[in-house]
Amino acid sequence: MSDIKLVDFQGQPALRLRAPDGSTAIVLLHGGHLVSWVPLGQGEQLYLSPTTRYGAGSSVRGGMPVIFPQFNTRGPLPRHGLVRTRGWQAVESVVRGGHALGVLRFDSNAETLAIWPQAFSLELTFSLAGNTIEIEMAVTNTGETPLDFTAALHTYLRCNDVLKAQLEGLQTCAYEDCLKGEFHQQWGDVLSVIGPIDRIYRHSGQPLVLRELGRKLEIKLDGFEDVVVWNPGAEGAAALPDMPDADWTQMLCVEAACVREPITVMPDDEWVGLQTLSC
Ligand SMILES: O=P(O)(O)OC[C@H]1O[C@H](O)[C@H](O)[C@@H](O)[C@@H]1O
Repeated sequence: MSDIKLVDFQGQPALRLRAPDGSTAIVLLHGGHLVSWVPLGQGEQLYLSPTTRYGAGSSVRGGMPVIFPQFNTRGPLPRHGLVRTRGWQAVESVVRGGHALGVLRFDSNAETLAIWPQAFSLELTFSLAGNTIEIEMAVTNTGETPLDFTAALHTYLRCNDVLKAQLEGLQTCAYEDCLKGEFHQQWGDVLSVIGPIDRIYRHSGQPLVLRELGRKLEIKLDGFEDVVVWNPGAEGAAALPDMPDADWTQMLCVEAACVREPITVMPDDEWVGLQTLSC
């Protein structure tokens, strides 16, 4: 049975999903933005800035911003595209087969068409149970010309201390170092963060693991060809107005992305990407 229950989160309407086993997630209608995921018997897995702004026109710092149809400033559109700063619609919320499921949709409208003349429909499906959350992003071309886009699920993973964390699974992957404007290949299996990092990796297909003392979080991607790894470091965080200066040690963005080669979807066709987090 579909039964959409909206809650208030920081003054914003949000969909709260609760699986029968007690694991929960909260998704803001603003931006279709996942702001919390608490798996069964564990603590919060996402970083959310305590000083972030909420509401019309702003983008929430933390959680999982949805980036579409342009990654960062790689094109003429506003940074990170059109949908993280706009209202979405909750279209389904249901408990089925032990899972809590929530679906949010964003359709192109007069406002987006005025900036980007391409009709589209985006659907995000969140599926939650036990120690796992699956997030599916579906892009449908509802226009009459081919739709080219870049996109990301810009996931801010919570860290106890990023300086003591490591990310595994990127061994041999080619990457673009966006801070240096250089291209390299990752040799070791383990990536440690010691300061600012902004890299776009070509994903090898193998799962990634964020490991900290007493904690292991696995990230699986399907359909997303790239992985962006971002942390602003101390100076970068100090320059962000919506994040406490010291909080860069509390997060690491590991983003399911399609950046290096845009995706093309033909009219009436659909592209689907999936990100699965388990711990
Ligand atoms: O500050 P934002 O617009 O949310 O962007 C935050 C970050 O997003 C991505 O990770 C990019 O690779 C970074 O270059 C950017 O700084």
